[in-house]
Amino acid sequence: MTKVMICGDLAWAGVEAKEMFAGLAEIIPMDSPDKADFLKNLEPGGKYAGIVGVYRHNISSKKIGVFDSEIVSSLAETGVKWIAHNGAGYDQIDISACISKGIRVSNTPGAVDDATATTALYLIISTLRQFSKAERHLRKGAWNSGLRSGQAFDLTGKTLAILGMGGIGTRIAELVHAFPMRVIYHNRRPAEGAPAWTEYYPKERLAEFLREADVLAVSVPLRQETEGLVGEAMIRGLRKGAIIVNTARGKVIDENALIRALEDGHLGGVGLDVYPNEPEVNPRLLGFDNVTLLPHMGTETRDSQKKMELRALGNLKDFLVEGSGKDLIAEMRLRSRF
Ligand SMILES: O=C(O)C(=O)CO
Repeated sequence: MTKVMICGDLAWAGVEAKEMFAGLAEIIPMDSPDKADFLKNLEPGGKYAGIVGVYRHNISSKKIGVFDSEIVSSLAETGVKWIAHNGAGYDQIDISACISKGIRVSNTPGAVDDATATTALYLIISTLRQFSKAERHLRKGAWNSGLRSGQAFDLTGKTLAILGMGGIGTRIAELVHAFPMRVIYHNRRPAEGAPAWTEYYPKERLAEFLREADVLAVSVPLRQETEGLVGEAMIRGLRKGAIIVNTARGKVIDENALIRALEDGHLGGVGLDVYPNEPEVNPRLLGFDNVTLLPHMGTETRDSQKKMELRALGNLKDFLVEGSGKDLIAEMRLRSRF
């Protein structure tokens, strides 16, 4: 029988997974304690030999590491043709290696939008209103001493600049419309799904886009060309006192430039859910009062995790039944050989 692997958590859709693949494929759980054991078991005679598809969750990297070129080569060797990644961001998979080995990759767009956008909204509210700082005061018994209303701001009427208007950016725009905030966005191209009340700023108007922002929400995927995209120039292009929130990936921001701008007061605050070397958090960030920090909670809700699991499993099943999952990643949609 055809074999597929569950590599990482399947916390909420285990029952559905059994039903979805009943009579279609045998599900092999990845239970290797480390990368060496994983690679060994992909070899002929090993317990993973002959799998054709993989459901992957980032949590598997704690045991076997990211899907680097070595792992991708071994997967290809045993016959894997599809990796159904659970998550919007697939920076833990070597996509060039997958392309050269003929393995297609899908992600879970849409399923992550609401929870991640809600996280961005929380970071915007907490940072503008100083709620995280206020809670830290209360917890140390200082009530509201040292908290001055002159350092807190309403969202209503402020300009939110969204860098990257994909599904998550669009959902952020919808959520902040309730206040309402003015929403502007920058993408390579105007986004098809952008709400009517948002304004598109092309590359030629990037300086204006930054200057007008009270809040910059970072929502671009991590790729070679977006690593360090929010660097010194972009940060200094924001007006003094602006805030940045990031729910995308830590490496999209130049962390040293960000910290310098907090130190010299150019930035009024920062809200972060993601960091360059998770789970490490730069200790210098912990020293700022005007910074709200979360430990990558973007999609950590039962509802969204289940949606994501089902979406990833759906891609794997569609690959088996129809030859292709629906959420093939952008890099592969554009390539004719896929
Ligand atoms: O979907 C993703 O890429 C995530 O980071 C999940 O939190």
